[in-house]
Amino acid sequence: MRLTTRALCGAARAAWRESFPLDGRDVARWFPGHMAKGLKKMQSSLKLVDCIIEVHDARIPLSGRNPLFQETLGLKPHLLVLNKMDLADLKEQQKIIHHLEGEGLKNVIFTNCVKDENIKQIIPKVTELVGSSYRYHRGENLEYCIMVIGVPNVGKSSLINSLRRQHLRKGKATRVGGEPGITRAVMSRIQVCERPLMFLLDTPGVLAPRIQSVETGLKLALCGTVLDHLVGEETLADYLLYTLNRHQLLGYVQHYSLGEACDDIASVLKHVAVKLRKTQKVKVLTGTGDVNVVQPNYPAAARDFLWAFRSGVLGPVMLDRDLLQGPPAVEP
Ligand SMILES: Nc1nc2c(ncn2[C@@H]2O[C@H](COP(=O)(O)OP(=O)(O)OP(=O)(O)O)[C@@H](O)[C@H]2O)c(=O)[nH]1
Repeated sequence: MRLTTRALCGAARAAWRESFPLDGRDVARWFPGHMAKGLKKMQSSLKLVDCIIEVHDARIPLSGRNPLFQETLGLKPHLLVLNKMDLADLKEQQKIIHHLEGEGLKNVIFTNCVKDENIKQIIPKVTELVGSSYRYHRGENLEYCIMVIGVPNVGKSSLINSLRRQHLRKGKATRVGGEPGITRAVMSRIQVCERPLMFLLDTPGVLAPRIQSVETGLKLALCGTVLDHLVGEETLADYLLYTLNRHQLLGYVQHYSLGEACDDIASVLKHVAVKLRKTQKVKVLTGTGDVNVVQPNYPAAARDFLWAFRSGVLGPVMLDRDLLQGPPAVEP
């Protein structure tokens, strides 16, 4: 029997949390300062670059971008690619575009690099942007050199591979991975198109040195831009549960056969662990000595919950939904 959303919300709704408490100092720990080095390297390669493609996660179109990109690389033509559109709830796409325009971001393309969706729009857009700008170092040289930037794990390398598949019928040129930090250094040029002759520079993901708020930090972590253990799998799973309930995205109830929605992460993870047979033996000290007790493996259950969310099994999500309700930001 399929349960309706109304039935699933049921009694649990009254108990749903209004906020997610976390100390701002915790967030500062998740984002290491070494990333400034990557940004410096990018700046030094900038002379060779005609245009910048900034890749960001379509589930957080209005938050989590690195403001240093704008400050340090901002003089070049800029295209914002909002990737992982297959995982994002884009019912309010026009509103998103309107908000981004308010911030001065007029060139935006939504993509899915796994299925190569909308990838063919990118090169014509780049040539249009470069054509209307002054290529002072290129003269009559007809090749294009584009730098791909973004916070970690948003799909920069996947975009390059996808462009190569679409325009050159060639496979992977750059490593892709499910964890942040796969691309380590500003790399050599990778050809992505023959006509026009276009090369892309892949770069390591660079987070902002100071994240705007705890909530932005948690959204970035949920999207996989920070290694999970830095936040703590169970904390992150709890924020996921809090978000899904607030957005009434209750696919997890059916996915884990929970019966009804619940806002208590310990109960949810216990259920997940038992369902998936993820248990562990723990030694407990009793009056008669140590006894082995079988307990739910909470970290393993949390990892499964996060995996289900990130792979799209729990349905598409718009993590910036609250920000879309306010007025668009005004261009600085
Ligand atoms: N669902 C989905 N997954 C994607 C998409 N694009 C990339 N991915 C996945 O996201 C993960 C990260 O992709 P990468 O291309 O390595 O990301 P990156 O930005 O180069 O990562 P860093 O090198 O760590 O900065 C991989 O598991 C990809 O398969 C997409 O459009 N949709």
